[in-house]
Amino acid sequence: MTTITDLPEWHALQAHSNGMRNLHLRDLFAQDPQRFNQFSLRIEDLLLDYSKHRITTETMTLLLDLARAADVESWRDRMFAGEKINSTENRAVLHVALRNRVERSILVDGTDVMPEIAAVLRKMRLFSERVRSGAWRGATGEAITDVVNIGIGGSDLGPVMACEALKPYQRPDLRPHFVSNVDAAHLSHTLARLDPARTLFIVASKTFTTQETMTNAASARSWLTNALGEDAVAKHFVAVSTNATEVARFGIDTTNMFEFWDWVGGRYSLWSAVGLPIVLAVGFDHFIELLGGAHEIDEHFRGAPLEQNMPVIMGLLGVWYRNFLGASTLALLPYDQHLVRFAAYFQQGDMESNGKSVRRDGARVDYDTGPIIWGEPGTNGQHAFFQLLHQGTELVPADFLAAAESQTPLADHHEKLLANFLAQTEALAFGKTADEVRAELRERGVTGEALDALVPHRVFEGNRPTTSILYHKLTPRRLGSLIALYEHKIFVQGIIWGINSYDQWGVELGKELASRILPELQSQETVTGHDSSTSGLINHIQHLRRSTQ
Ligand SMILES: O=P(O)(O)OC[C@H]1O[C@](O)(CO)[C@@H](O)[C@@H]1O
Repeated sequence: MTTITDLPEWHALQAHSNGMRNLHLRDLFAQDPQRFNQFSLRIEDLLLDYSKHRITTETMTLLLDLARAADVESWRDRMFAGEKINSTENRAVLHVALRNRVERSILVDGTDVMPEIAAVLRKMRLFSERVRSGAWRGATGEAITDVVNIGIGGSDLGPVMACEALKPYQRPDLRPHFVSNVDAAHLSHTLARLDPARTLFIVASKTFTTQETMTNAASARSWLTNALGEDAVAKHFVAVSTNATEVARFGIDTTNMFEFWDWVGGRYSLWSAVGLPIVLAVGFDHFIELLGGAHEIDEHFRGAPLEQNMPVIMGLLGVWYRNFLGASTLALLPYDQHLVRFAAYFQQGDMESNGKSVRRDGARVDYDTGPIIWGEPGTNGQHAFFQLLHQGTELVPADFLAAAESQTPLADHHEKLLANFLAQTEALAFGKTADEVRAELRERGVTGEALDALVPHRVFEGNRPTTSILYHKLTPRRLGSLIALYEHKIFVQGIIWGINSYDQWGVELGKELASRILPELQSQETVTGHDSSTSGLINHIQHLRRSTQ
């Protein structure tokens, strides 16, 4: 079976990368005053500047050749057409259908999914209008002031991230909360501040079997019924799931269930009923704008030629660093406090999608796949880990995201934020040479041995690659576009690496072992059935618990 590394396009990139390793961004910019224009793309106010990357026109040509050789375009079309490209689960991959804002049918097994999507959206609208207007009353007749979403992974991170991002669109009298960790601290601290009579729970779980979510949901249910009685559940619990049977078994009336479908991957589900907390927090119209922004990128991804296709370019740059220049991580650095959970969201989005070492055909890959995704908002990161980005030994490509205008303007905060974003990308690219350091130190009166000793420590090699993603304001629409950009970037990379980006078997083993270990922790018996470390840890936990009784 041919693998991507057998292709002449791959070999051409390998040969090319040898010549590129020593080329410095300083030289690339000096040679070409048009570099910014050449290596940037725009969609309305959204700008992708990829000129500060270690690339030439030849690099991009070779990367685009690789994308063509990997059939990125035909795979993309297969995804949009509802083909079951998630082969190990025999499922279509249709988060794009959830935000399909034009009259276009999308078929799964010969049935158009658009009417079902419209029906659930209608249900979300009606429900959210009732809650937001105060027409929906709790068991004691009070209006809802607090919404607690109980979910984990894809049933948590998207709504968490989007609610943070869209805080300026929220009302102070209807507050979203999120409980995900099975650690009781998460639920207890959240509920401690809430009044059961004015609290609505959304239990969000695609499968409705996830241990953490079902445990938190059961404890939340007890908290509510202890205060208001069993009958209160109908007015205070709704579910978001694909599994009506389990929802009913839990005791939630399925008329209070918002459905989604197996062709929506958990980490791609914020566009579905999983987005209900977003709708409640910012209103249905803003949610529709979020979908609209994503749809705009979907249309761009489907239609733009590869060389002008933002997610394609982003995906290819990732492949360039991962497979040809040896980078193992990608930092997501929003200079936008509203995107405080953006990196966490795409840790799941990217790492659960492309953290695979087996190709679609079952063969092991002989090349690197998904990078480690991490990051924090600027400027906080500057005072924490940027030292390593500037002077460490690791090559860390980084994406900087920033809004030209703040949603929360205050004095000159935003100019300072932007000045830091621009300064960091400039410093990372161009650095500071030994000559420049010498001149600077001399000017400050440092000379002789003291100067020589300091110079190497104060040199910035530069040549550290960054992408800048700039937009006017972080509106619901722009947030939708940003998320969709990264989703399609992940798709492009998955296709090039020949892996299935839409399953997640790697999370199963831990779940299985946890269910075996749970009864062992609950019993008093000495445990011997594991390796000596795991058995030793279990027994030591038991010992510690006994000794503090
Ligand atoms: O929505 P569910 O079924 O509770 O699953 C939650 C999360 O768990 C995972 O299956 C991983 O364990 C994710 O893919 C998913 O987003």
